[in-house]
Amino acid sequence: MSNQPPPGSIPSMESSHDNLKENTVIVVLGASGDLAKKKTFPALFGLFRQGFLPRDVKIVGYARTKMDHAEYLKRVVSYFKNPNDDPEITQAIQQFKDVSTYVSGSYDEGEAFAQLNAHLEEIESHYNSKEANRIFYFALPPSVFVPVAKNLKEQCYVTNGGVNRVIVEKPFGKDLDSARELLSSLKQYWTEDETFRIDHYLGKEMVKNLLVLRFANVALGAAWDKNHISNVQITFKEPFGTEGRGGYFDEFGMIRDVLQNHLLQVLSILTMERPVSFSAEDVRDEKVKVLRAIPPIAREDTLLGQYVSANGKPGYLDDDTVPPNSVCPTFAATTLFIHNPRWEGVPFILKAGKALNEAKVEVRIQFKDVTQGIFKDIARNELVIRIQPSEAVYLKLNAKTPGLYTRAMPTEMDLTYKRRFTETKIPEAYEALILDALKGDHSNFVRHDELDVAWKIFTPILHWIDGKDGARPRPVPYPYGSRGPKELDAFIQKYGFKRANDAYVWPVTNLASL
Ligand SMILES: NC(=O)C1=CN([C@@H]2O[C@H](COP(=O)(O)OP(=O)(O)OC[C@H]3O[C@@H](n4cnc5c(N)ncnc54)[C@H](OP(=O)(O)O)[C@@H]3O)[C@@H](O)[C@H]2O)C=CC1
Ligand SMILES: O=C1O[C@H](COP(=O)(O)O)[C@@H](O)[C@H](O)[C@H]1O
Repeated sequence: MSNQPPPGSIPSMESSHDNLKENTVIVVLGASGDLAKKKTFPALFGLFRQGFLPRDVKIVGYARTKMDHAEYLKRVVSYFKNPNDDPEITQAIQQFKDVSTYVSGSYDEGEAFAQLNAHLEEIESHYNSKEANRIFYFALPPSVFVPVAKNLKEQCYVTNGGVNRVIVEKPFGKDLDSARELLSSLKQYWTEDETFRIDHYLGKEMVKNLLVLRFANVALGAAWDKNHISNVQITFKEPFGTEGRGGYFDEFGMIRDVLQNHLLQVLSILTMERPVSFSAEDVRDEKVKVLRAIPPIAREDTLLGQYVSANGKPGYLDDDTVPPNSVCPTFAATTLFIHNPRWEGVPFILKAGKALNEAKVEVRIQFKDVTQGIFKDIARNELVIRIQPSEAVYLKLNAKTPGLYTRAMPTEMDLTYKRRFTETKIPEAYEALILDALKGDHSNFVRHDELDVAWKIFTPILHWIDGKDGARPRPVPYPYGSRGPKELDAFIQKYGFKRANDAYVWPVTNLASL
């Protein structure tokens, strides 16, 4: 068998730094919470079942709630999927339970963390080697990030040649100043190299695909600039409202929840220059560089909305956990511009909303019109990268209508993942990211300076929305289950988006009916 890497492999992305293969404990802090139950444990189980976790891994939960072992295990497995009672999955669940333990303790007392450390040392006393590696996953509210980071460093940090890493989840602050403060507090205890800041969109298959689509295809690369592209939309749509989570959401709003992090990350990968290599620092250097070329968003480039009751569904203000008369936006569209030679003048519209008509996250790159003269009213090319659901990349292009006509009609070249890659399971974002953290690969984690520039872009409009500069802007109402505020289409058209006429039919065109 050849030792050569397979064709198409991306060397620096696949190389391992401190790839943890054994003697590793994963500690989930906040193990009684929602994130742990819904995302962290299922992702750990997915990796465990597929053999991607280190040999003899142990998984330790830590939280304030007092629970006995059976209660804890019930909670851990509550979101594992085994709809057909597959015996192989049932066995794997049992094995996962066998490597799981729980320690209860507070987040602010050193003594509680000393007990956690004693538990970890007991586990590690069974290792053959002295080396012990510890991964600490923060499935925690930001209010306890700093005390937990401090206590872990002081009580649970291994100094025996093993590796210590912390995986931290957003929110990383609420604006530039608070983010800087949080980051510098955490930095007192954990170095940048030890810190893995999750933006789970970076673990999504189609977001990871952007680098390959852009830099492994000369044809796409050649059209990737202001000379060919008219406008870009990055869209996040959820078909449900806050539904009881409004208390948390109201503090943040749609921009902090999705635009400032997930959609901006997608934008930075979509627009950065080609990195020197795919190493984490080369990629992140380019992301930061392009973000630095984006000025703060202007108020007039912003459209804010809030959903109201419709079709029997409650409005945002009907959620009991939301303060009455809240003006928190549940929909936001903002247009950004990049001042560099590649992108000058191209509008990038980031839009996201809750309680909309569908579930969809996509990038829609709309190309410029064909030079006038030979076609009348012809549709623009669009490259659509659908991140979820049903991952797909399709290029909408004009083709000659088959038959004895000389007429162009809109059609598409379609790469739908379900059809093209039939036996492949697309990994969950959290699986991909936890695996990267075990490998020590920072490429898909957010570096401190990325956060800083991201907050610089959004902080002025966030302060305006928060009422720091005077009266708070009122979001326009939109009905639950609609496409968003009625003002949206005019907003997008203002930046050059042209919706194709109704001639586009998908998935099959019956010419006889045209
Ligand atoms: N591989 C696949 O699965 C493929 C699927 N298709 C399907 O074909 C259909 C058409 O595709 P496509 O043209 O890309 O997507 P759509 O027609 O759904 O959307 C195109 C754009 O028009 C906007 N839009 C949608 N409805 C309206 C409206 N009533 N008035 C004004 N603007 C509107 C959308 O905005 P917004 O999103 O904000 O509503 C979006 O920016 C879709 O259902 C798509 O899923 C096509 C090709 C391949
Ligand atoms: O970070 C968040 O993301 C989710 C959407 O994640 P997805 O993987 O389901 O697309 C969103 O619902 C939540 O409000 C936000 O905080």
